[in-house]
Amino acid sequence: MEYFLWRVLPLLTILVSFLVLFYLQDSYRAQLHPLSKLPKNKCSLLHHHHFWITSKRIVTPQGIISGSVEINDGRIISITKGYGKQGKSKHEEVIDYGDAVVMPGLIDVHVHLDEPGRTAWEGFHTGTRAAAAGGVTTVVDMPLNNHPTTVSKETLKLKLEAAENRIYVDVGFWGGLIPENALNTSILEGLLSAGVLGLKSFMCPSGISDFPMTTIHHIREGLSVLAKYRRPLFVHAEIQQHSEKNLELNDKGGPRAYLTYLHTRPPSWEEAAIKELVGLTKHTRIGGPLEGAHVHIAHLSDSSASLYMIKEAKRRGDSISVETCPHYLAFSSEEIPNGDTRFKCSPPIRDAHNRDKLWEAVLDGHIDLLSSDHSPTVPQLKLLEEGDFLKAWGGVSTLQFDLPVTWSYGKKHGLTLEQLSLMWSTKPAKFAGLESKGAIAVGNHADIVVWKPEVEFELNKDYPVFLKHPELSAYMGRRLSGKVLETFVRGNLVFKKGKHAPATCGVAILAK
Ligand SMILES: NC(=O)NC(NC(N)=O)C(=O)[O-]
Ligand SMILES: [Zn+2]
Ligand SMILES: [Zn+2]
Repeated sequence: MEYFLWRVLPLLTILVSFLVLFYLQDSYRAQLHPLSKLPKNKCSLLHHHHFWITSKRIVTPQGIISGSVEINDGRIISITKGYGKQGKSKHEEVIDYGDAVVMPGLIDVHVHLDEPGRTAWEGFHTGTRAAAAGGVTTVVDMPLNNHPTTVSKETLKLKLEAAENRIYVDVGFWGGLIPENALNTSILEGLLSAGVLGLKSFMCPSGISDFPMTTIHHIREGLSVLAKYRRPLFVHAEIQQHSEKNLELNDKGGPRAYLTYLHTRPPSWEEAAIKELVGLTKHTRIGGPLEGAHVHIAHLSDSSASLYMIKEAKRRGDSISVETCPHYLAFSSEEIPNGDTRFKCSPPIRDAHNRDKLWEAVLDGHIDLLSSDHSPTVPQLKLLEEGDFLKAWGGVSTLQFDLPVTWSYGKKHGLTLEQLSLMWSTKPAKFAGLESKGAIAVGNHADIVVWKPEVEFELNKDYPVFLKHPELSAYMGRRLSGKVLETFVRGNLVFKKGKHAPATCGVAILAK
């Protein structure tokens, strides 16, 4: 008995306290990341929590350096200059990437994952698998094309349930601003309090019946609520214009001619919307009635009058930003084949002159950021066989190719790696309010893409595409440069050499 009291009991007590501590620590973690209830380590192809990455080309906010990045428990804890010169103890791993580029993972703030309700179109699983394979470490999901649309805290809950344990990268959510909730601010406040990063609205029909368009009056109501939360409004800025000229042109080449479609959505649609929006954003200036609100123009296609109005508004101090998408930078209307509806989107892809002016605006910083507007559907609705541009679903499928497409077309225009990472990571993180993301910097999440800009490949049917409908992507058949080797999400190696980790460890990002 004495032996038990003095020898065994103390040991037992120590053992039990260890077990209790271990359990507590685990449940604390589970609270932090509600979507990460998963078998430990399986979401990373690497067994280390503490490791170094070394490379001759690391893109940091201070420029491209040759050096090492130290990662511990998902965060970047140090950055040292000098390739291969990290302070490592013998139990820790150093991954040597040589001259491959180490860059912050891409943040794609405009993605339609279409779940719940339209998983035949895409879904969280395939969409985020494709993102991981493309070096995209965070996506922000749109509130429409999923069913029901994300326009209340209850419908946001459905999104979160659908995403649980099924996302390979981190996912944030936009809420929808529609007439119904714009006129009932308690619904909007509920949605914002539940954690959407901001709101999205359409100034023309969205093509989805439970996502009706908003007028400038609804938008003003929305902005006054958003101002309190200091979160942005994302706007599909086109207002339908009726003109005789457009109707006439429609008939010329028939519905299989791309120009027929192009003429139905002239730049005047974008101009009209942006004109109304800048009439409101003047109130977002310091001291104005909408101070704290911010307007972000989705997928700008028109590089003339629309862009000019945005530049002027910024110059005057309005809180406004603008994005464009890879398809407006890669393609031009002249080259779109008859009947090839993979290129149909709204606003439409315009001529080569317009595209070159968009590139200028990207390079001189007048366009703030890039996003894919990945908006897939099912082949039946894309009408590839009929090739009817007027009836086909509008939307280009891009997500997995954000990086190689921007790089392949951008390098011809003089795009640098620093600009690429500014437009695809740093600026999107700031816009969406993702504080620990968007740059390789001490304290940030270790969200990293490792890639080789010089490696070329052909996007043919042998290429591993993880999107649900690879054949719908307008990039299939193209030769691209920029091969993604590996992708880290918060220090987890989620993709390597064409393979994904066996489990998912993406988390839902909710605004507080
Ligand atoms: N309902 C949609 O997804 N529409 C999208 N369609 C495009 N861009 O053609 C969009 O973002 O406007
Ligand atoms: Zn849109
Ligand atoms: Zn969209």
